Amino acid sequence: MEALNEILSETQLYCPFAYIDGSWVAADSGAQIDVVNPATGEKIGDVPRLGKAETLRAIDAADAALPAWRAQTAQERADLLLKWYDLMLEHQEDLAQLMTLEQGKPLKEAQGEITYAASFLRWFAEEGRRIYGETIPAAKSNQRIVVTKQPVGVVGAITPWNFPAAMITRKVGAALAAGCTIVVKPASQTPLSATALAYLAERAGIPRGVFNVVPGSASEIAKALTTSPKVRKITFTGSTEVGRQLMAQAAEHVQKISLELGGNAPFIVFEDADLDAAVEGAMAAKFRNAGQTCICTNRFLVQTSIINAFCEKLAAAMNSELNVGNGVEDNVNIGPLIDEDGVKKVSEHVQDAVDKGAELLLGGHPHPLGGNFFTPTLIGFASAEMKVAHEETFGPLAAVFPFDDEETAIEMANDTQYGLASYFYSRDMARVWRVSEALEYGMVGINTGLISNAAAPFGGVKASGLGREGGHQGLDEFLETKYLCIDLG
Ligand SMILES: NC(=O)C1=CN([C@@H]2O[C@H](COP(=O)(O)OP(=O)(O)OC[C@H]3O[C@@H](n4cnc5c(N)ncnc54)[C@H](OP(=O)(O)O)[C@@H]3O)[C@@H](O)[C@H]2O)C=CC1
Ligand SMILES: O=C(O)[C@H](O)CS(=O)(=O)O
Repeated sequence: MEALNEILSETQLYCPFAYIDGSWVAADSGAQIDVVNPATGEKIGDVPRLGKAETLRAIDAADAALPAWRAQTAQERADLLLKWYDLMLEHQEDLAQLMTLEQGKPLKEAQGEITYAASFLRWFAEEGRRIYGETIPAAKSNQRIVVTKQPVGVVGAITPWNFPAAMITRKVGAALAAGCTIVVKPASQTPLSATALAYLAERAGIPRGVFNVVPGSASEIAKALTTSPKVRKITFTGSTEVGRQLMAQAAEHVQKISLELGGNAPFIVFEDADLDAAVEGAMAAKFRNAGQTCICTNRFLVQTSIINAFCEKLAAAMNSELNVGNGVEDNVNIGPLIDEDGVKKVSEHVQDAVDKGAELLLGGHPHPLGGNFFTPTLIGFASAEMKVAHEETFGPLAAVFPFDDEETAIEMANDTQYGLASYFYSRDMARVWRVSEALEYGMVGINTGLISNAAAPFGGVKASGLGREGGHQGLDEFLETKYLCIDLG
């Protein structure tokens, strides 16, 4: 295995440290977290394992940096975010290599994520210059009512491994544009993308203390963030289970909270759909990041009159288009799952479905490459009592559920605790409006399987979370509304 300094053209992008108050630091205890390549099991690097004491220092640094940062003009903050954006794109190849090595996604997807991640910095640089207030006609002639927006303050962020750069910039870009400062705890499996982002933020001139990265003990760091009165906002992306815990912890100091949690996306194909377009969308919505995104399709709901044709076309596309392997290899588009637990979960969902009557149409087992690789799998005649119907698979398993009519399809689609992303294909415009309005989800892809975009409000309802990221709504999560009542005497 080549060392990172032989792979990276900018070797300083490998930052095996935490970043607090503009300094690169080790853990007080000297403890470290090994970073392992999920494709090979080899160690590629390490970061310090920080705990409560270091996190409190990071919070203090963010608190100390807040007055000067919020006092900067929106334009000054935007200029720094745009410099950071430029540096991300300038170093896109290195950042993608780092991401593929620590997360496993194919290099082309990693390059795409860097573009996607950088787009949040540009989007919020521009949005930050349009934080408008308002005046309201007062009830008394000698009074004036003004509404202003101000930054929430110090933010605590915890991010997942599946989008190691985009889930950070989607939060940090908005927070900094709003005038907030932030402490980020990245996922322990993918910390190097986070520290590389901090290195580029420092190069861009983001002042010390504004953006801090604390890899380490999730529970200790989260407890420090949620029990500090200096932290006014918690933003989290990850599992619903952890999101519920953080929501409870944030209650002590009534911290604002945004939660981007799990999903169980339905992908409905009506008989009036363009079937070839639906299969193309299905491939995108299911197999992005080897199925490891919370907006990946978990259930294909297909009208019985076209289900055989859909399954045949989807199986053919899976066979001809999907190539499993190490993400650094050119022709690979399905990398490894993040770890053995990921493989176990997919295997469990497949076996459970087959035991309960599903038909195995393709794959159904770990890949011959072994390790964390899993064969893209298609099962037919899935039904509601199966685990895949109610749990998030987070892997390359396509489960097809039959339905007869629109009303049944909507009932099936909404029969989950989740409500993040949903998709459907139809060419009937009246049906498009009926189904869009009936689906209990934060996001609906209509005749498309790809919905991620910095300009759109990303987020869910029910157990998929609270709040939105991206769009102008994403900025509101880091702003407080202040009402001024002015008596002119
Ligand atoms: N809605 C969305 O936008 C997204 C949702 N997800 C969901 O997240 C799950 C997969 O991601 P995964 O990273 O495994 O999710 P986890 O919730 O396990 O981890 C997410 C982050 O939370 C941290 N964490 C773990 N336990 C705790 C705790 N007790 N207190 C505070 N923080 C904790 C992790 O740290 P550490 O790594 O150190 O354990 C990591 O940084 C799936 O359910 C997926 O759907 C994922 C991405 C986006
Ligand atoms: O932006 C996206 O596509 C999603 O955030 C992917 S995930 O990280 O939420 O799963």
